[in-house]
Amino acid sequence: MELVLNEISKKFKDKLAVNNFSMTLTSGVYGLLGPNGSGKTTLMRMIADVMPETEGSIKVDGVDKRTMDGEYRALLGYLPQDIGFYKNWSADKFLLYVAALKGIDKKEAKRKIDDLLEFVNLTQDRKRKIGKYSGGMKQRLGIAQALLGDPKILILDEPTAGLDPNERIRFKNLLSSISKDKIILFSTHIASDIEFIANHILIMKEGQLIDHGSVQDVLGNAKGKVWHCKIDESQLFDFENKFKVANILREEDKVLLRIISNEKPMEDAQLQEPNLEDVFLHYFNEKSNI
Ligand SMILES: Nc1ncnc2c1ncn2[C@@H]1O[C@H](COP(=O)(O)OP(=O)(O)OP(=O)(O)O)[C@@H](O)[C@H]1O
Repeated sequence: MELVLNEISKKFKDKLAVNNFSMTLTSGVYGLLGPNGSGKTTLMRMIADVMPETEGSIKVDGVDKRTMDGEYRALLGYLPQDIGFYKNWSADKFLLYVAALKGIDKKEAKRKIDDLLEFVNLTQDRKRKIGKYSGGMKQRLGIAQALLGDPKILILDEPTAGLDPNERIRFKNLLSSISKDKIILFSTHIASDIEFIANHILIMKEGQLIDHGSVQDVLGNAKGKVWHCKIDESQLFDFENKFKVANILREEDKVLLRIISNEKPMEDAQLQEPNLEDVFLHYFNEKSNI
């Protein structure tokens, strides 16, 4: 399947939240990386068909979603950033409700819900009130509801928010195991999540797609720009003012800086292999929120 985003834009009064975004997605896990306010949620809401685009088109295998009606929705699973749960409902009741909204037959839904709860590791807690769930459990329930109906396009807005390291690993494995014949697009402002989970990276800044490719491709763009510099403590202030400093490590009487710079910052600076944190800093002049 091919999902084509063709020059899509979204304007809120005079704010251009998404600006002429084009991309072709085929099966795999796509990580959408950008700082707060870069337009990730707006883009995902248009793909999830909960918000119309101001300009451009979204096509599945050449067919415009506007002409597909319910057929497009049937292809979709969507986890919004601020999914609302009824606190007094159990996971079971919630998933049955979502299944009914998606028009899934009740018997089929029950079978599917059993599988999904097992898949997201919530079988033991299926009868508990959602209000008593941890953040990670709610997130996994959110993913389960998005997967109901076996969608071919899965849109997950900040699915790793509030997950602890173990839950992150489980989430990564979960996505890898279902990504074979699906297009999965998830957003985050945490660079390490992307490096860990996605096979394709889309970098968004001020509504625009500014870079995309495999992790290696994107890392390649910061190659030759990441340096280690050993300086005296007294030079730290100057260096912090002059350069983008990704990391500061104090070593006995010296300070080791990781610097992102097109030019060699000092005579004996050592070139380093870039990581995605460096790329984030290179593009956004700020660190990603780990
Ligand atoms: N309904 C709206 N009305 C007006 N402006 C909006 C609306 N929704 C989003 N915006 C603006 O559009 C820009 C992009 O917002 P968006 O929520 O898409 O970014 P984001 O990258 O998802 O950020 P975050 O990570 O904080 O969710 C922001 O400047 C935001 O204030």
